Amino acid sequence: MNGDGTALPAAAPRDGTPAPGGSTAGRSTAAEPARRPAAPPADGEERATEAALRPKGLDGFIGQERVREQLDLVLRAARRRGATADHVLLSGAPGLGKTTLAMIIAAEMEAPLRITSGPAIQHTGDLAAVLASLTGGEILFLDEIHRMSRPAEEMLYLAMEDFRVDVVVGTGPDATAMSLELPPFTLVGATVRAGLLLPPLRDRFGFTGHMEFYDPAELERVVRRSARLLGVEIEPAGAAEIAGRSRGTPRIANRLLRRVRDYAQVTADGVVTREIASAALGVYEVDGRGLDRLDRAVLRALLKLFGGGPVGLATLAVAVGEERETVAEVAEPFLVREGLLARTPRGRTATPAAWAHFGLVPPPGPPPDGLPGAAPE
Ligand SMILES: Nc1ncnc2c1ncn2[C@@H]1O[C@H](COP(=O)(O)OP(=O)(O)OP(=O)(O)O)[C@@H](O)[C@H]1O
Repeated sequence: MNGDGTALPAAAPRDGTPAPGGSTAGRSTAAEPARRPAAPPADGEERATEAALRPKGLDGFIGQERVREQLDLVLRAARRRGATADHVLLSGAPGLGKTTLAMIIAAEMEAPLRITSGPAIQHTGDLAAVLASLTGGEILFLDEIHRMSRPAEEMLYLAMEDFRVDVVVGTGPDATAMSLELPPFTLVGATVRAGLLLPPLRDRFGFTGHMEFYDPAELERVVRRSARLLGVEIEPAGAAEIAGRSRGTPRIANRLLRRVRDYAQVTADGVVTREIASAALGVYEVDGRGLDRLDRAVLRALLKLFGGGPVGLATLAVAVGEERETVAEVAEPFLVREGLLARTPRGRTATPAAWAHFGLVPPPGPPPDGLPGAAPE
């Protein structure tokens, strides 16, 4: 029972991955919380391969030098003191390795790992159930922590700081407030941007690691490592070709590698050369810069239908037949990062690089508002 009278569901490890440390026996096969939709088959394959490809220790974790070095110090110091590590906040775009790092933290601390996510914690009871069942030293990974409900977030403050939760048992006149002592634990929170967290929560993390996009050389190492683990023969130029189209993201690099492997096995002798990688990614509509079909549709509409903009998000989304959120959250972040699209006060605008990417010439006249060289508003 809990403060808001809801049932107390248990946290479940994600994707059925056995928790490192080996001491979560009995938990690691529990089902995902019911609120999450079932993963489609392609996702299932991706999840299974992801689990197999995750580096198991900090040594095997490629790139993110600064976060790795700082985290290494935090963990080694905690181990030396024989204490649990400080709470850790990891921020960065999807697929950069936050879950992997949480698993590594558990492995390095030889502690069990519990995985849950903000969207699964909508009632204080959801969180109380998770916290009350933690064992001493356990690592609690809370993915998408910014999506927890506000009351749950407030409950978390107390748990992080004083290792205590206040719960209400019963309802109506029989309700009794109880304070539950918690064993010391380490919270590892993950979010796309630390700025999405309110300061009281952000300040309770002893260490914040910001994950950057990977450079092509690091992604090439990721691809070569994954190819080795998957038993795929790959030439260095083939790995470089995949890395260059992976949008700075290991998850995408691994996904493209699997598609290129399929192509190499079906159309050739299975060896991934530069030519095979390039031809395969052409089939899957991933261009030399990593733009996919949606990215290109957005840019093409912007250039060809709206003369490069500015145009509002809603109009642009209708033009490509997608939801506004899909355009804004899936396509635009990469296009902005690549310097192909600008979000200006008057709407979305194509940059000169976008015109050049399609071999088109921008219309004469000054650049639109918001781009370098534009007249001040
Ligand atoms: N530094 C790395 N070295 C090697 N592989 C990596 C690295 N970072 C991530 N990966 C691989 O990329 C995939 C995605 O990583 P992970 O699930 O940890 O990302 P994430 O940041 O938690 O994403 P999300 O926020 O979407 O859950 C995994 O298969 C993992 O093995």
